[in-house]
Amino acid sequence: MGTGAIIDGKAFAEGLRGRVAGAVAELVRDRGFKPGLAVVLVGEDPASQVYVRNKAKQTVEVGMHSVEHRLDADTSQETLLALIAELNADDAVDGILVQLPLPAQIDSQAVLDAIDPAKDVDGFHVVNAGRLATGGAALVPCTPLGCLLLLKDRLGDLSGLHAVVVGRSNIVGKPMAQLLLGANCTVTVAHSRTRDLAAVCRQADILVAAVGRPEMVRGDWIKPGATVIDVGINRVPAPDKGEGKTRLVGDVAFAEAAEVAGAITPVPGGVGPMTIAVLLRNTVEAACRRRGVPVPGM
Ligand SMILES: Nc1nc2c(c(=O)[nH]1)N[C@@H](CN(C=O)c1ccc(C(=O)N[C@@H](CCC(=O)O)C(=O)O)cc1)CN2
Repeated sequence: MGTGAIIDGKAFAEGLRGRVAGAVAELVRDRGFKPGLAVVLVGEDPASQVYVRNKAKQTVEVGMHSVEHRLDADTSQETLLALIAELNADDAVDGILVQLPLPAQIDSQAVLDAIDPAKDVDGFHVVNAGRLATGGAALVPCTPLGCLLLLKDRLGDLSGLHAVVVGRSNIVGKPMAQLLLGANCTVTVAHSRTRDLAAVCRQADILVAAVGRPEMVRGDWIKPGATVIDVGINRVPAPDKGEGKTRLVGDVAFAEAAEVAGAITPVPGGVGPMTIAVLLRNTVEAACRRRGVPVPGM
């Protein structure tokens, strides 16, 4: 088997942001409103600071209204809930995103469930999770929806394909499985306690790795020709680059896997950039649905 095709998430995300910008311009021109996104960061986690900065920057670049709230690491749950209540009541805000992870003193699910489900552009509210599971009109978590868009772009119709999702988090694994089921795949959800995980993965036509363990999925876990989507973003030491240097790797051992797979997402430049592009798309969708306006094609 030769080297698999590289799925360029960065390029796809750029195209999606262009289509979102077009949709925003159309809404401003024809409907007289500008979608707005509020992003809330609690604490100083360096990676979260970069993601929040990029979210605000890209929100403005596609022509939307951007609101940023940065709170101290020792912020109480009560203070955060009061801010969420304000944003729920603010008509200029169509989407609310609280950057995860949150500091230990805060109950994350309580905060996510305080967001108005109509403004829950992360799709983490239990109402949106329930709608996704039952085929309703949900706002869908950005990373798994980004993976689905990449898969459909690559494979077209996914009907009847066996998809194995490694990971069962509420944020990626479970919604990913629901989306693949909705696309008529046969879905297996595997995880760190699955017996003979390698053999389960080898059955996959589509393999989605979302376990958060650097390079756990090896080349010989992959069925020849399979499409591999690597959701992991792990920073690991890179002594070859110099003392104290690091590099990003996924949950899949990329070089080995690319030898066997039909197509594979790289890290960086695969799934990661899709997360923010889909967030912008979800914000347009939320803005239109709140006003009873048809959602422009994106
Ligand atoms: N409320 C949320 N919190 C978090 C989410 C989320 O969807 N909602 N996801 C992640 C972080 N995240 C966005 O918030 C995110 C992760 C990665 C990327 C990305 O573009 N990654 C690049 C590499 C970036 C780097 O150099 O570090 C890539 O993979 O190419 C964007 C957004 C957790 N929190």
